[in-house]
Amino acid sequence: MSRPPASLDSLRDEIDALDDQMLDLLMQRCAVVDRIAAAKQGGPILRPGREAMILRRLVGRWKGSMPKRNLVRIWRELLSGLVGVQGPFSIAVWMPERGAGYLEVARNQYGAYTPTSSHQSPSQVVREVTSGNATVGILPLPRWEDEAPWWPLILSNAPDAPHIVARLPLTGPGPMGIEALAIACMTPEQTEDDHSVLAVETGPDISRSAFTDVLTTAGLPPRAVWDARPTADDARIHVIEVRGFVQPDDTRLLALRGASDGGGIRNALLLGAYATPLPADALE
Ligand SMILES: O=C(O)C(=O)C[C@]1(C(=O)O)C=C[C@@H](O)C=C1
Repeated sequence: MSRPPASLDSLRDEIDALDDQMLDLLMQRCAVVDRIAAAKQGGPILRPGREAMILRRLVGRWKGSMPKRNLVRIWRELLSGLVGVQGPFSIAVWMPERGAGYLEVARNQYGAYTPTSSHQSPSQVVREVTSGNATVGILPLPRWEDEAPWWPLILSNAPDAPHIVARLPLTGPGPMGIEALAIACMTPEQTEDDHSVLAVETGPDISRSAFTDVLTTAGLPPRAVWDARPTADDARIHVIEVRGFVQPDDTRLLALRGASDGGGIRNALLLGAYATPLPADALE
């Protein structure tokens, strides 16, 4: 075999020096996270909103020849590793059958080495999170055709109840088209571009247009209605997605609860919020 030209050797020396510098910077970054962990004083180790903002900023800044998706993968592994050093961190993933794709989505977001358990039913995933066995649960987006929807299990006003905190993949639907929601026992965090998910209880017979009108008047026009189910006491709960960030005690939610529209709306709860995944053109 012929020896590589000298210029290649010198380029590789350059790479080695850069790798050393990058490693030194990574070690500095880890040390800052150690200080953040100490400053948190028991606050949540996982900050999904902060992570999304970091990634949006870096993707916007990136000019290298490596695709932006690879950059996101590198940082996802870094951020997940740095959640793990702050405290117990594990993931419960919905896996209806092998190869369903949710495990890959979970690992791409939360790292290859984060302890992960898989569960056949979505309700098991919710239970793992509610009981504290898992920090994050990975679940399918609610669909009208679901036989046993998981979202009724997270209907709660308690700040430390499970909430939707992320929509995955952050880089938009992957090759299998899989999208998932992440839940965790924490209040969702606002970023500069979010969507929120609400559970709105109505009487049994509200029309689609009356429902949309009342939500729009309250300042929460629905972007999508993901699901709606009758409840035991002659009501109906609708799961809607809205643009923007809704606080648990948001005045628009309070307005909705107090809406006098002829008995339409009975209650409205925040199921969670997520940073809007990066649009395809942001990743080009
Ligand atoms: O900012 C924090 O709260 C951190 O813990 C630091 C950090 C990071 O490495 O930048 C790590 C984990 C969090 O999910 C978000 C960000």
